[in-house]
Amino acid sequence: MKAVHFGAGNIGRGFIGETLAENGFEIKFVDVNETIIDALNARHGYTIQLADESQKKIQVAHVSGINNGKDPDKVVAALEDADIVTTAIGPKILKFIAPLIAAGIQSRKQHHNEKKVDVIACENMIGGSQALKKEVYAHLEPADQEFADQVIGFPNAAVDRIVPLQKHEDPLFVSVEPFKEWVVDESQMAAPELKLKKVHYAPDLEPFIERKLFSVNTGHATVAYTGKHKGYDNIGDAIADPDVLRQLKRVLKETGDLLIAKWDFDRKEHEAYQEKIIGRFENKYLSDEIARVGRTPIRKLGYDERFIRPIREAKERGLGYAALLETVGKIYTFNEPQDEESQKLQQMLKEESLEEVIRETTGLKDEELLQAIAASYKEAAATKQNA
Ligand SMILES: NC(=O)c1ccc[n+]([C@@H]2O[C@H](COP(=O)([O-])OP(=O)(O)OC[C@H]3O[C@@H](n4cnc5c(N)ncnc54)[C@H](O)[C@@H]3O)[C@@H](O)[C@H]2O)c1
Ligand SMILES: O=P(O)(O)OC[C@@H](O)[C@@H](O)[C@H](O)[C@H](O)CO
Repeated sequence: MKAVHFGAGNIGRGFIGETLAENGFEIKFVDVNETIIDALNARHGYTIQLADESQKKIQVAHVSGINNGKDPDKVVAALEDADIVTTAIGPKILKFIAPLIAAGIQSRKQHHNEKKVDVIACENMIGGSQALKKEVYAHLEPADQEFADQVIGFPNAAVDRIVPLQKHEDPLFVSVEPFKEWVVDESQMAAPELKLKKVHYAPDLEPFIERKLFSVNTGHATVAYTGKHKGYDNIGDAIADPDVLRQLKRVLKETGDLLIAKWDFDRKEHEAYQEKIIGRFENKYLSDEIARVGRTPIRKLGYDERFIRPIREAKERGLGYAALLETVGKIYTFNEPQDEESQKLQQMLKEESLEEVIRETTGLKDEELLQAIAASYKEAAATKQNA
């Protein structure tokens, strides 16, 4: 069985690669990072280590790499007979790999390969695979789209495992938290007979992705932005600060109330899920930088992203969202020299009116919310430490 996986980065190697290998796949990783691709081709294997007291090592074998910047034809050839295609490359990069996936579909058609295959985007976003499908279809003629409709699935997915930035001598080595959860929308699959062990298949992904994004990711980002605002650089240090922990709990209470109201989750079970998340952020064996967790703040401010969507939906339902608003104000103060979006956001704040920046970044039209975010930003800017 053959897998093509786009993005040999932290979660790609640290979770998707592990799961595909455990399921007996030979994996071709596609990436533009030459060091990683060369190492994959030299060694055909790598090591994952669990960040807990066990320090257990897991070996991933039967892997190789293709540099899509240099060898796009090899990617198309690999897609031609792949049994599964996955991505973990970042939501903003999906449109750049879409032409290659489209070429792979055309090639399958030309070679009369009518075997059904699923393309699963494992990104932190709602509707990731369907968004990728839209980008791919933009590169296909109607006849190729018809072929794709018959044999290619784009099931949405939710992927959860904290994999920090890696700093090891071995460029392939990856340290990961023990917790992992991969959920795929079964109803959108072209090849539902190909089920991976250790992956959960759900008839409807919506509750799973919202629970994950608005608990793990809203919470994580809250620790990052509140922590940075107080002068921390690391998630572990930030969450050890009682003010940051308090803010995290307030935010999780708000998203929890919304999720319970919307999806009828059992409150006790949801609270246990939240407690587990807090424990995961506190994991002493992981060193996770705030720069990573807070990366691309403009994306995180998006209309359907981890803050604005729960705020909108809580407001619609008459539920509380004050803590979420407080964190949103702090996002606009996030100034990370290495993060292009953070620099762009700071530049926008210098060149445009505050109201324009908030409208542009959040996509909101609700005047009350726009004003509340402006007030929250002003408060955050006035109280920021180590600015
Ligand atoms: N790290 C985590 O804890 C985690 C957990 C769940 C989901 N995710 C999601 O997975 C995705 C990847 O995150 P990550 O942390 O692994 O990031 P990462 O930066 O470690 O990995 C992304 C990889 O994509 C590669 N890449 C970038 N542009 C490319 C292009 N045009 N063509 C080919 N390769 C390209 C990069 O070289 C890098 O190796 C994101 O959507 C993220 O939200 C991450
Ligand atoms: O990947 P992002 O930038 O959407 O979010 C940063 C982190 O919150 C995220 O990568 C988590 O570590 C991950 O989603 C845990 O499953």
